[in-house]
Amino acid sequence: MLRIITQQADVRSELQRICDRTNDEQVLHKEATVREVLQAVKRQGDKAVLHYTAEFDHQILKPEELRVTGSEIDAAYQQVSKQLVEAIRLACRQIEAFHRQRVPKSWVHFDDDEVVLGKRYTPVDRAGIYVPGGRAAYPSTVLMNAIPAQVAGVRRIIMVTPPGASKTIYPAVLVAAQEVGLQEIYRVGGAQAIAALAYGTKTIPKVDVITGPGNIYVTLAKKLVYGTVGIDSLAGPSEVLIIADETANPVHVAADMLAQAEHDPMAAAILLTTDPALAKNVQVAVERQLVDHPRRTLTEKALAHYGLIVIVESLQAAAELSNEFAPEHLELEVEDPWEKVLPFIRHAGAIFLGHSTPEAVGDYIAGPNHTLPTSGTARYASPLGVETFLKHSSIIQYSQTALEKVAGAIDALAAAEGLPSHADSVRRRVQKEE
Ligand SMILES: NC(=O)c1ccc[n+]([C@@H]2O[C@H](COP(=O)([O-])OP(=O)(O)OC[C@H]3O[C@@H](n4cnc5c(N)ncnc54)[C@H](O)[C@@H]3O)[C@@H](O)[C@H]2O)c1
Ligand SMILES: N[C@H](CO)Cc1c[nH]c[nH+]1
Ligand SMILES: [Zn+2]
Repeated sequence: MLRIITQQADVRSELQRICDRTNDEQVLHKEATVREVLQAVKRQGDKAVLHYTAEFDHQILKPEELRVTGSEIDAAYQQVSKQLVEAIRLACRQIEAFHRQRVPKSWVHFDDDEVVLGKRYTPVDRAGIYVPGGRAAYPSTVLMNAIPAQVAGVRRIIMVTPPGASKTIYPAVLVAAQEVGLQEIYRVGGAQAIAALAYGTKTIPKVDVITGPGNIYVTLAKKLVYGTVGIDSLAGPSEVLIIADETANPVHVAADMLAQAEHDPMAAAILLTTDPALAKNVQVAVERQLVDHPRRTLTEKALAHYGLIVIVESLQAAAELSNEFAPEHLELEVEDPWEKVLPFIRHAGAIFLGHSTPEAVGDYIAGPNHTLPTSGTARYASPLGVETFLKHSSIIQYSQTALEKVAGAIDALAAAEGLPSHADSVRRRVQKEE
Protein backbone atom coordinates (compact mmCIF):
# COMPACT_ATOMS: atom_id res chain seq x y z
CA MET A 1 0.00 0.00 0.00
CA LEU A 2 1.37 3.39 -1.05
CA ARG A 3 1.77 5.51 2.10
CA ILE A 4 0.12 8.92 2.52
CA ILE A 5 1.72 11.41 4.89
CA THR A 6 1.05 15.07 5.59
CA GLN A 7 3.51 17.88 5.33
CA GLN A 8 3.60 18.21 9.13
CA ALA A 9 5.15 14.78 9.44
CA ASP A 10 8.87 14.35 8.89
CA VAL A 11 8.50 14.80 5.15
CA ARG A 12 11.96 16.17 4.46
CA SER A 13 13.86 13.28 6.00
CA GLU A 14 11.59 10.74 4.31
CA LEU A 15 12.13 12.37 0.90
CA GLN A 16 15.86 12.55 1.61
CA ARG A 17 15.95 8.82 2.40
CA ILE A 18 14.28 8.04 -0.95
CA CYS A 19 16.55 10.45 -2.81
CA ASP A 20 19.65 8.89 -1.20
CA ARG A 21 18.58 5.31 -1.82
CA THR A 22 21.57 4.64 -4.10
CA ASN A 23 23.99 5.81 -1.40
CA ASP A 24 22.60 4.07 1.67
CA GLU A 25 24.33 1.39 3.73
CA GLN A 26 22.70 -1.50 1.92
CA VAL A 27 24.32 -0.31 -1.28
CA LEU A 28 27.80 -0.52 0.23
CA HIS A 29 28.10 -4.28 -0.27
CA LYS A 30 27.04 -3.80 -3.90
CA GLU A 31 29.83 -1.27 -4.26
CA ALA A 32 32.31 -3.84 -2.92
CA THR A 33 31.16 -6.28 -5.63
CA VAL A 34 31.48 -3.60 -8.29
CA ARG A 35 35.02 -2.69 -7.17
CA GLU A 36 35.98 -6.36 -7.38
CA VAL A 37 34.55 -6.65 -10.90
CA LEU A 38 36.35 -3.49 -12.06
CA GLN A 39 39.70 -4.66 -10.70
CA ALA A 40 39.33 -8.13 -12.20
CA VAL A 41 38.43 -6.84 -15.66
CA LYS A 42 41.26 -4.32 -15.51
CA ARG A 43 43.77 -7.10 -14.74
CA GLN A 44 42.35 -10.06 -16.65
CA GLY A 45 40.34 -8.50 -19.48
CA ASP A 46 38.02 -10.84 -21.40
CA LYS A 47 38.58 -13.72 -18.96
CA ALA A 48 37.00 -11.70 -16.14
CA VAL A 49 34.28 -10.34 -18.44
CA LEU A 50 33.25 -13.92 -19.26
CA HIS A 51 33.52 -15.00 -15.63
CA TYR A 52 31.14 -12.30 -14.37
CA THR A 53 28.78 -12.79 -17.31
CA ALA A 54 28.47 -16.39 -16.17
CA GLU A 55 28.02 -15.35 -12.54
CA PHE A 56 25.55 -12.47 -12.93
CA ASP A 57 23.86 -13.10 -16.29
CA HIS A 58 24.09 -16.91 -16.14
CA GLN A 59 25.39 -17.13 -19.70
CA ILE A 60 28.51 -19.10 -20.58
CA LEU A 61 30.15 -17.32 -23.50
CA LYS A 62 33.33 -17.92 -25.46
CA PRO A 63 35.42 -14.82 -26.21
CA GLU A 64 34.44 -14.95 -29.88
CA GLU A 65 30.76 -14.88 -28.90
CA LEU A 66 31.03 -11.50 -27.20
CA ARG A 67 30.53 -9.58 -30.42
CA VAL A 68 27.07 -9.61 -32.00
CA THR A 69 27.11 -10.73 -35.64
CA GLY A 70 25.40 -9.28 -38.69
CA SER A 71 23.32 -12.41 -39.16
CA GLU A 72 21.87 -12.03 -35.65
CA ILE A 73 20.82 -8.51 -36.54
CA ASP A 74 19.21 -9.67 -39.78
CA ALA A 75 17.36 -12.38 -37.87
CA ALA A 76 16.15 -9.80 -35.33
CA TYR A 77 14.10 -8.05 -38.06
CA GLN A 78 12.14 -11.27 -38.54
CA GLN A 79 11.16 -11.24 -34.87
CA VAL A 80 9.73 -7.74 -34.57
CA SER A 81 6.56 -6.25 -36.01
CA LYS A 82 6.47 -3.72 -38.84
CA GLN A 83 4.69 -1.40 -36.43
CA LEU A 84 7.65 -1.51 -34.05
CA VAL A 85 10.11 -0.73 -36.88
CA GLU A 86 7.92 2.24 -37.85
CA ALA A 87 7.79 3.41 -34.22
CA ILE A 88 11.59 3.17 -33.96
CA ARG A 89 11.95 5.21 -37.16
CA LEU A 90 9.55 7.89 -35.89
CA ALA A 91 11.43 8.05 -32.59
CA CYS A 92 14.73 8.35 -34.50
CA ARG A 93 13.44 11.34 -36.46
CA GLN A 94 12.09 13.10 -33.38
CA ILE A 95 15.22 12.46 -31.29
CA GLU A 96 17.51 13.57 -34.08
CA ALA A 97 15.49 16.75 -34.74
CA PHE A 98 15.63 17.67 -31.06
CA HIS A 99 19.33 16.96 -30.69
CA ARG A 100 20.22 18.95 -33.83
CA GLN A 101 18.77 22.08 -32.22
CA ARG A 102 21.49 24.45 -30.99
CA VAL A 103 24.47 22.11 -31.26
CA PRO A 104 27.42 23.94 -29.66
CA LYS A 105 29.45 25.61 -32.41
CA SER A 106 33.10 26.59 -32.43
CA TRP A 107 33.69 30.36 -32.41
CA VAL A 108 36.54 32.86 -32.51
CA HIS A 109 36.47 36.53 -31.66
CA PHE A 110 39.03 39.04 -33.01
CA ASP A 111 39.17 42.21 -30.93
CA ASP A 112 40.65 45.64 -31.71
CA ASP A 113 43.66 44.94 -29.55
CA GLU A 114 44.85 42.21 -31.91
CA VAL A 115 43.75 39.42 -29.63
CA VAL A 116 42.00 36.34 -30.93
CA LEU A 117 39.96 34.29 -28.46
CA GLY A 118 37.58 31.43 -29.01
CA LYS A 119 36.28 27.95 -28.33
CA ARG A 120 36.87 24.99 -30.62
CA TYR A 121 34.53 22.01 -30.17
CA THR A 122 35.66 18.51 -31.09
CA PRO A 123 33.98 15.15 -30.46
CA VAL A 124 35.52 12.34 -28.44
CA ASP A 125 37.12 9.67 -30.63
CA ARG A 126 35.27 6.71 -29.14
CA ALA A 127 32.02 6.53 -27.18
CA GLY A 128 30.72 3.50 -25.30
CA ILE A 129 26.96 3.34 -24.91
CA TYR A 130 25.32 1.14 -22.28
CA VAL A 131 21.89 -0.24 -23.14
CA PRO A 132 20.25 -1.90 -20.12
CA GLY A 133 18.69 -5.32 -20.46
CA GLY A 134 18.35 -6.97 -17.07
CA ARG A 135 14.67 -6.49 -16.34
CA ALA A 136 13.33 -4.99 -19.60
CA ALA A 137 14.32 -4.39 -23.23
CA TYR A 138 15.43 -0.83 -24.03
CA PRO A 139 15.44 -0.17 -27.80
CA SER A 140 14.57 3.45 -26.99
CA THR A 141 17.83 3.78 -25.03
CA VAL A 142 19.84 2.71 -28.10
CA LEU A 143 18.40 5.72 -29.95
CA MET A 144 18.73 8.12 -27.03
CA ASN A 145 22.46 7.40 -26.75
CA ALA A 146 23.57 6.72 -30.31
CA ILE A 147 21.83 9.66 -32.00
CA PRO A 148 23.41 12.47 -29.95
CA ALA A 149 26.82 10.78 -30.33
CA GLN A 150 26.34 10.73 -34.09
CA VAL A 151 25.15 14.35 -34.18
CA ALA A 152 28.29 15.27 -32.21
CA GLY A 153 30.39 13.57 -34.89
CA VAL A 154 31.78 10.64 -32.85
CA ARG A 155 33.51 8.31 -35.31
CA ARG A 156 33.38 5.09 -33.31
CA ILE A 157 30.42 4.10 -31.15
CA ILE A 158 30.61 0.84 -29.20
CA MET A 159 27.38 -0.51 -27.74
CA VAL A 160 27.18 -2.98 -24.86
CA THR A 161 24.08 -4.71 -23.56
CA PRO A 162 23.62 -7.81 -21.38
CA PRO A 163 22.88 -11.22 -22.88
CA GLY A 164 19.58 -12.82 -21.99
CA ALA A 165 18.50 -16.45 -22.11
CA SER A 166 20.45 -18.54 -24.66
CA LYS A 167 22.94 -15.68 -25.02
CA THR A 168 20.48 -13.65 -27.07
CA ILE A 169 19.99 -9.89 -27.20
CA TYR A 170 16.44 -8.51 -27.41
CA PRO A 171 15.54 -8.33 -31.14
CA ALA A 172 14.04 -4.85 -30.68
CA VAL A 173 17.39 -3.63 -29.31
CA LEU A 174 19.28 -5.05 -32.29
CA VAL A 175 16.79 -3.54 -34.73
CA ALA A 176 17.15 -0.13 -33.06
CA ALA A 177 20.95 -0.45 -33.30
CA GLN A 178 20.73 -1.32 -36.99
CA GLU A 179 18.32 1.55 -37.67
CA VAL A 180 20.91 4.03 -36.38
CA GLY A 181 23.76 2.21 -38.11
CA LEU A 182 25.72 0.87 -35.12
CA GLN A 183 28.41 -1.59 -36.20
CA GLU A 184 30.04 -2.71 -32.95
CA ILE A 185 27.80 -4.39 -30.40
CA TYR A 186 28.98 -6.58 -27.53
CA ARG A 187 26.84 -8.85 -25.37
CA VAL A 188 27.99 -7.84 -21.94
CA GLY A 189 26.16 -6.00 -19.18
CA GLY A 190 26.49 -4.76 -15.62
CA ALA A 191 29.72 -3.56 -14.03
CA GLN A 192 31.77 -5.90 -16.23
CA ALA A 193 30.55 -4.04 -19.33
CA ILE A 194 31.45 -0.66 -17.86
CA ALA A 195 34.88 -2.01 -16.83
CA ALA A 196 35.54 -3.39 -20.32
CA LEU A 197 34.71 -0.03 -21.91
CA ALA A 198 36.77 1.89 -19.36
CA TYR A 199 39.93 -0.23 -19.46
CA GLY A 200 39.60 -2.08 -22.77
CA THR A 201 40.04 -5.83 -23.23
CA LYS A 202 41.40 -7.90 -26.11
CA THR A 203 37.90 -7.97 -27.62
CA ILE A 204 36.21 -4.80 -26.38
CA PRO A 205 37.84 -1.45 -27.17
CA LYS A 206 38.57 1.15 -24.52
CA VAL A 207 36.50 4.30 -25.03
CA ASP A 208 36.79 7.95 -24.01
CA VAL A 209 33.30 8.44 -22.65
CA ILE A 210 30.65 6.00 -21.38
CA THR A 211 26.99 6.99 -21.51
CA GLY A 212 23.70 5.34 -20.81
CA PRO A 213 21.44 4.38 -17.95
CA GLY A 214 21.51 1.27 -15.84
CA ASN A 215 20.70 -0.35 -12.55
CA ILE A 216 22.60 0.19 -9.32
CA TYR A 217 25.57 -1.99 -10.41
CA VAL A 218 25.98 -0.13 -13.69
CA THR A 219 25.61 3.25 -12.01
CA LEU A 220 28.14 2.48 -9.25
CA ALA A 221 30.57 1.21 -11.89
CA LYS A 222 30.21 4.40 -13.95
CA LYS A 223 30.83 6.47 -10.82
CA LEU A 224 34.00 4.49 -10.02
CA VAL A 225 35.52 4.59 -13.52
CA TYR A 226 34.92 8.33 -13.88
CA GLY A 227 38.34 9.89 -14.39
CA THR A 228 39.65 6.95 -16.36
CA VAL A 229 36.88 7.80 -18.81
CA GLY A 230 34.26 10.52 -18.98
CA ILE A 231 30.64 9.70 -18.17
CA ASP A 232 27.33 11.37 -18.98
CA SER A 233 25.72 11.37 -15.51
CA LEU A 234 24.63 8.96 -12.81
CA ALA A 235 21.54 7.83 -14.71
CA GLY A 236 20.47 5.17 -12.22
CA PRO A 237 17.17 3.61 -11.11
CA SER A 238 14.26 5.65 -12.46
CA GLU A 239 12.22 8.12 -10.47
CA VAL A 240 9.23 10.40 -10.90
CA LEU A 241 7.94 13.17 -8.68
CA ILE A 242 4.45 14.46 -9.51
CA ILE A 243 3.05 17.75 -8.26
CA ALA A 244 -0.74 17.66 -8.58
CA ASP A 245 -3.70 19.83 -7.61
CA GLU A 246 -7.42 19.03 -7.55
CA THR A 247 -7.62 19.24 -11.37
CA ALA A 248 -5.45 16.12 -11.83
CA ASN A 249 -6.99 12.80 -12.80
CA PRO A 250 -6.09 10.25 -10.06
CA VAL A 251 -6.15 7.33 -12.48
CA HIS A 252 -3.62 9.06 -14.73
CA VAL A 253 -1.40 10.07 -11.81
CA ALA A 254 -1.44 6.48 -10.54
CA ALA A 255 -0.51 5.15 -14.00
CA ASP A 256 2.42 7.58 -14.20
CA MET A 257 3.69 6.50 -10.79
CA LEU A 258 3.53 2.85 -11.82
CA ALA A 259 5.25 3.66 -15.11
CA GLN A 260 8.43 4.54 -13.25
CA ALA A 261 8.07 2.05 -10.38
CA GLU A 262 7.86 -0.84 -12.86
CA HIS A 263 11.45 -0.23 -14.03
CA ASP A 264 13.29 -1.49 -10.98
CA PRO A 265 12.77 -2.43 -7.31
CA MET A 266 14.96 0.60 -6.58
CA ALA A 267 12.80 2.98 -8.66
CA ALA A 268 11.01 5.83 -6.84
CA ALA A 269 7.54 7.35 -7.35
CA ILE A 270 6.38 10.35 -5.32
CA LEU A 271 3.22 12.43 -5.40
CA LEU A 272 3.01 15.85 -3.76
CA THR A 273 -0.56 17.12 -3.78
CA THR A 274 -2.54 19.97 -2.30
CA ASP A 275 -5.73 17.87 -2.44
CA PRO A 276 -6.33 15.18 0.26
CA ALA A 277 -9.12 13.62 -1.84
CA LEU A 278 -6.75 13.21 -4.79
CA ALA A 279 -4.18 11.58 -2.48
CA LYS A 280 -6.70 8.95 -1.38
CA ASN A 281 -7.99 8.39 -4.93
CA VAL A 282 -4.46 7.91 -6.30
CA GLN A 283 -3.73 5.40 -3.51
CA VAL A 284 -6.84 3.41 -4.49
CA ALA A 285 -6.09 3.68 -8.23
CA VAL A 286 -2.56 2.36 -7.71
CA GLU A 287 -3.93 -0.70 -5.89
CA ARG A 288 -6.44 -1.31 -8.70
CA GLN A 289 -3.87 -0.95 -11.47
CA LEU A 290 -1.54 -3.36 -9.70
CA VAL A 291 -4.09 -6.17 -9.87
CA ASP A 292 -3.03 -8.40 -12.79
CA HIS A 293 -0.02 -6.13 -13.47
CA PRO A 294 2.57 -8.30 -15.26
CA ARG A 295 5.39 -6.68 -13.24
CA ARG A 296 3.46 -6.57 -9.99
CA THR A 297 6.06 -7.99 -7.62
CA LEU A 298 8.92 -5.69 -8.54
CA THR A 299 6.61 -2.67 -8.87
CA GLU A 300 5.13 -3.28 -5.42
CA LYS A 301 8.62 -3.63 -3.99
CA ALA A 302 9.64 -0.27 -5.42
CA LEU A 303 6.48 1.43 -4.13
CA ALA A 304 6.77 -0.15 -0.69
CA HIS A 305 10.30 1.17 -0.21
CA TYR A 306 10.46 4.25 -2.38
CA GLY A 307 6.85 5.23 -3.06
CA LEU A 308 5.15 8.07 -1.17
CA ILE A 309 2.18 10.44 -1.30
CA VAL A 310 2.53 13.72 0.57
CA ILE A 311 -0.31 16.14 1.23
CA VAL A 312 1.27 19.58 1.01
CA GLU A 313 0.04 23.00 2.13
CA SER A 314 0.55 24.76 -1.19
CA LEU A 315 1.95 24.32 -4.67
CA GLN A 316 4.86 26.53 -3.68
CA ALA A 317 5.65 24.21 -0.75
CA ALA A 318 5.54 21.31 -3.23
CA ALA A 319 7.99 23.11 -5.51
CA GLU A 320 10.39 23.65 -2.60
CA LEU A 321 10.28 19.96 -1.62
CA SER A 322 10.74 19.00 -5.26
CA ASN A 323 13.82 21.22 -5.53
CA GLU A 324 15.34 19.44 -2.53
CA PHE A 325 14.64 16.06 -4.18
CA ALA A 326 15.83 17.21 -7.64
CA PRO A 327 13.89 14.45 -9.43
CA GLU A 328 14.87 12.75 -12.65
CA HIS A 329 11.32 13.34 -13.95
CA LEU A 330 8.99 16.01 -12.65
CA GLU A 331 5.35 16.09 -13.73
CA LEU A 332 3.28 19.21 -13.12
CA GLU A 333 -0.30 17.90 -13.09
CA VAL A 334 -1.82 21.25 -12.16
CA GLU A 335 -3.94 23.95 -13.68
CA ASP A 336 -1.67 26.50 -15.40
CA PRO A 337 1.69 24.83 -14.63
CA TRP A 338 3.64 27.53 -16.53
CA GLU A 339 2.48 30.20 -14.08
CA LYS A 340 1.78 28.36 -10.87
CA VAL A 341 4.72 25.96 -10.50
CA LEU A 342 7.36 26.11 -13.23
CA PRO A 343 8.79 29.49 -12.14
CA PHE A 344 9.64 27.97 -8.73
CA ILE A 345 11.37 24.84 -10.06
CA ARG A 346 15.17 24.91 -10.06
CA HIS A 347 16.33 21.30 -10.20
CA ALA A 348 14.88 18.47 -12.34
CA GLY A 349 16.11 16.25 -15.18
CA ALA A 350 12.99 16.61 -17.35
CA ILE A 351 9.81 18.58 -16.63
CA PHE A 352 6.45 17.46 -18.04
CA LEU A 353 3.73 20.11 -18.03
CA GLY A 354 -0.03 19.70 -17.97
CA HIS A 355 -2.56 16.91 -17.92
CA SER A 356 -1.84 15.41 -21.34
CA THR A 357 1.92 15.00 -21.03
CA PRO A 358 2.61 11.65 -19.34
CA GLU A 359 6.27 10.99 -18.65
CA ALA A 360 6.18 8.05 -21.11
CA VAL A 361 5.95 10.54 -24.00
CA GLY A 362 9.46 11.65 -23.04
CA ASP A 363 10.70 8.08 -22.63
CA TYR A 364 9.96 7.25 -26.24
CA ILE A 365 8.92 9.90 -28.71
CA ALA A 366 9.06 13.58 -27.77
CA GLY A 367 12.73 13.96 -28.72
CA PRO A 368 14.52 15.20 -25.57
CA ASN A 369 16.78 12.58 -24.06
CA HIS A 370 15.42 10.04 -21.59
CA THR A 371 18.87 9.39 -20.11
CA LEU A 372 18.65 11.64 -17.06
CA PRO A 373 20.39 12.19 -13.74
CA THR A 374 18.87 10.43 -10.71
CA SER A 375 19.19 10.35 -6.90
CA GLY A 376 19.42 14.11 -6.46
CA THR A 377 22.19 14.55 -9.04
CA ALA A 378 19.91 16.81 -11.13
CA ARG A 379 21.06 19.48 -8.65
CA TYR A 380 24.22 19.71 -10.77
CA ALA A 381 23.85 17.38 -13.77
CA SER A 382 21.85 17.58 -16.99
CA PRO A 383 20.21 15.22 -19.48
CA LEU A 384 22.43 13.34 -21.92
CA GLY A 385 22.96 15.48 -25.01
CA VAL A 386 25.19 16.19 -27.98
CA GLU A 387 27.47 18.16 -25.64
CA THR A 388 28.10 14.98 -23.61
CA PHE A 389 30.18 13.73 -26.56
CA LEU A 390 31.91 17.06 -27.20
CA LYS A 391 34.63 18.91 -25.39
CA HIS A 392 36.11 22.25 -26.31
CA SER A 393 39.58 23.72 -26.46
CA SER A 394 40.16 27.38 -25.71
CA ILE A 395 41.76 29.30 -28.59
CA ILE A 396 44.14 32.17 -27.72
CA GLN A 397 46.35 34.26 -30.01
CA TYR A 398 48.13 37.55 -29.08
CA SER A 399 49.95 39.91 -31.44
CA GLN A 400 53.29 41.40 -30.32
CA THR A 401 51.52 44.71 -29.54
CA ALA A 402 48.84 42.96 -27.52
CA LEU A 403 51.48 41.03 -25.57
CA GLU A 404 53.36 44.23 -24.73
CA LYS A 405 50.16 45.72 -23.27
CA VAL A 406 49.69 42.92 -20.73
CA ALA A 407 53.33 42.13 -19.96
CA GLY A 408 53.35 44.22 -16.78
CA ALA A 409 50.27 42.53 -15.37
CA ILE A 410 51.69 39.08 -16.08
CA ASP A 411 54.96 40.09 -14.48
CA ALA A 412 53.13 41.15 -11.29
CA LEU A 413 51.00 38.01 -11.10
CA ALA A 414 53.93 35.68 -11.78
CA ALA A 415 55.98 37.43 -9.07
CA ALA A 416 53.08 37.02 -6.61
CA GLU A 417 52.99 33.30 -7.37
CA GLY A 418 56.78 32.95 -7.12
CA LEU A 419 57.02 31.56 -10.66
CA PRO A 420 59.84 33.52 -12.35
CA SER A 421 59.97 31.54 -15.59
CA HIS A 422 56.38 32.53 -16.27
CA ALA A 423 57.35 36.21 -16.11
CA ASP A 424 60.53 35.52 -18.04
CA SER A 425 58.70 33.84 -20.94
CA VAL A 426 56.80 37.10 -21.52
CA ARG A 427 59.67 39.53 -20.74
CA ARG A 428 61.99 37.85 -23.25
CA ARG A 429 59.47 38.39 -26.03
CA VAL A 430 58.60 41.94 -25.08
CA GLN A 431 62.22 43.03 -24.55
CA LYS A 432 63.27 40.86 -27.50
CA GLU A 433 65.92 39.17 -25.33
CA GLU A 434 67.33 35.84 -26.48
N1 LIG B 1 18.01 7.34 -15.30
C1 LIG B 1 17.80 7.02 -16.57
O1 LIG B 1 18.00 7.82 -17.46
C2 LIG B 1 17.25 5.67 -16.91
C3 LIG B 1 16.78 5.37 -18.20
C4 LIG B 1 16.37 4.07 -18.51
C5 LIG B 1 16.45 3.09 -17.55
N2 LIG B 1 16.92 3.41 -16.30
C6 LIG B 1 17.14 2.41 -15.27
O2 LIG B 1 18.02 1.44 -15.84
C7 LIG B 1 17.91 0.26 -15.06
C8 LIG B 1 17.87 -0.96 -15.92
O3 LIG B 1 18.14 -2.01 -15.06
P1 LIG B 1 18.10 -3.50 -15.51
O4 LIG B 1 18.38 -4.29 -14.27
O5 LIG B 1 16.84 -3.77 -16.26
O6 LIG B 1 19.28 -3.68 -16.55
P2 LIG B 1 20.85 -3.38 -16.46
O7 LIG B 1 21.39 -3.76 -17.79
O8 LIG B 1 21.11 -2.01 -15.96
O9 LIG B 1 21.41 -4.37 -15.36
C9 LIG B 1 21.55 -5.73 -15.63
C10 LIG B 1 22.97 -6.16 -15.26
O10 LIG B 1 23.17 -6.00 -13.86
C11 LIG B 1 24.11 -6.97 -13.43
N3 LIG B 1 23.66 -7.53 -12.15
C12 LIG B 1 22.43 -7.97 -11.84
N4 LIG B 1 22.43 -8.50 -10.59
C13 LIG B 1 23.70 -8.38 -10.12
C14 LIG B 1 24.34 -8.74 -8.88
N5 LIG B 1 23.65 -9.29 -7.89
N6 LIG B 1 25.64 -8.46 -8.75
C15 LIG B 1 26.34 -7.85 -9.74
N7 LIG B 1 25.79 -7.51 -10.93
C16 LIG B 1 24.48 -7.76 -11.11
C17 LIG B 1 24.17 -8.05 -14.47
O11 LIG B 1 25.47 -8.17 -14.97
C18 LIG B 1 23.23 -7.61 -15.57
O12 LIG B 1 23.83 -7.70 -16.83
C19 LIG B 1 16.68 0.45 -14.19
O13 LIG B 1 17.11 0.79 -12.89
C20 LIG B 1 15.96 1.62 -14.82
O14 LIG B 1 15.18 2.31 -13.89
C21 LIG B 1 17.33 4.66 -15.98
N1 LIG C 1 11.89 6.12 -17.78
C1 LIG C 1 13.23 5.74 -18.17
C2 LIG C 1 14.18 6.75 -17.59
O1 LIG C 1 14.20 6.70 -16.23
C3 LIG C 1 13.43 5.65 -19.66
C4 LIG C 1 12.67 4.57 -20.34
C5 LIG C 1 13.04 3.83 -21.40
N2 LIG C 1 12.03 2.99 -21.69
C6 LIG C 1 11.05 3.24 -20.88
N3 LIG C 1 11.44 4.18 -20.03
ZN1 LIG D 1 10.33 4.70 -18.31
